[in-house]
Amino acid sequence: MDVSPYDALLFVSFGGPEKTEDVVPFLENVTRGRGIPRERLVEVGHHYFDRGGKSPINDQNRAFLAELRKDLADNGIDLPVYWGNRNWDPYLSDTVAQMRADGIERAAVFATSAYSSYSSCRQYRENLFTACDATGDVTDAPVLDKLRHYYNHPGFVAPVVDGVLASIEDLPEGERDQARILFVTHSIPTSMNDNAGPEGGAYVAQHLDVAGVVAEQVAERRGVTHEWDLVYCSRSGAPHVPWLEPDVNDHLEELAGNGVGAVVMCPVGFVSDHMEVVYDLDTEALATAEKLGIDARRSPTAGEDPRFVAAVRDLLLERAAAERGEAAERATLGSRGPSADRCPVGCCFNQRSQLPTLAGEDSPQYAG
Ligand SMILES: CC1=C(CCC(=O)O)c2cc3nc(cc4[nH]c(cc5[nH]c(cc1n2)c(C)c5CCC(=O)O)c(CCC(=O)O)c4C)C(CCC(=O)O)=C3C
Ligand SMILES: [Fe+2]
Repeated sequence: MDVSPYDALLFVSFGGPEKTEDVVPFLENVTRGRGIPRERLVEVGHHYFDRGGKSPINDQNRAFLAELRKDLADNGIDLPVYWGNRNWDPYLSDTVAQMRADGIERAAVFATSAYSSYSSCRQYRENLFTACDATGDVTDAPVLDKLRHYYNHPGFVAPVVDGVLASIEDLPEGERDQARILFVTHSIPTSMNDNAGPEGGAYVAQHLDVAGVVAEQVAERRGVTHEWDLVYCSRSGAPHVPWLEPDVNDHLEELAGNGVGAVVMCPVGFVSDHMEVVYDLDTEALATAEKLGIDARRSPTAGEDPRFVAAVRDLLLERAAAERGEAAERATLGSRGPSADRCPVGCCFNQRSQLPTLAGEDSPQYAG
């Protein structure tokens, strides 16, 4: 398998605390300069403290990495896989320092975030720049090519569909066919969605597109059409700043008022069952549903499903071929087609943070 021009794969994630003492410094890393109200931080701190200070995300990434290394080896790809986080150990800058020491020249970058927006894409690209800058000259750091968005890759969609089907089957028989599917993702400020992607609005548009695909496949497989909505969780920020709505809990109330008795919550905005999923959905939203008398299930994320792991290999091979100037097959579902390999200038722009980025058209690593 030809993976040239790459001599490494860099796996980038959010990071999370592993023990009680980590929680406050982790939250400081995440929220530095972002104007998050103190009450919100205390509240989110509790989600972690209540679970011994440990987020599930790092163990999920370790498990994914083990499967990914196995998948690559099984398919004859001999490529070192590095792991760096934006907000916790192993920190991205330490990982890039190691890559420099190992003589890595060019790496494909896979981020555990599938959609466009400042928080879910551009901020990752800022952090790539900072990590290269903090460890020497950006232009002699490994060239970092972020793999395209994969929310619409068949290997991401397939396990999500299976998960929704399994959750529907788990409902009492008399309720299954009426079950409403709530696709859930992280809320972001509406202004952040307005600037998401090259033309704006991409965060919501991508979610709506993939939700439609999942709903359609579920309907095909069951022979029953389920109504669905896109809803949001984990709202943060100051109360006067508008964020995407409806919140999943508010929406459950509205559905209960309309006589909806069964719901499947599909966390399509997330790639693993991390804290947003186990707290905001499994703890909070399921309790809301129970209080309202709605029978609810939360369907699994793609996690370490072998089809999702294989999607990373597919994206790597696709991009390697494209960078070699060969025709590359780009698997997608839905109506939006593949996102650009290199983010256009100004993609996911954020007024409040104008740090330099890598992996876009204007990356200093692509100059000349
Ligand atoms: C779009 C999006 C994703 C999905 C894409 C992706 O995965 O990247 C995501 C993922 C995650 N968010 C996470 C944790 C946190 N996010 C916060 C704050 C914020 N998230 C935002 C957006 C997103 N976040 C935004 C606009 C803020 C406001 C502050 C700011 O403008 O940056 C805060 C601070 C407290 C609070 O404000 O709630 C925490 C602790 C964890 C780790 C979970 C774990 O530990 O298992 C993960 C995977
Ligand atoms: Fe977040």
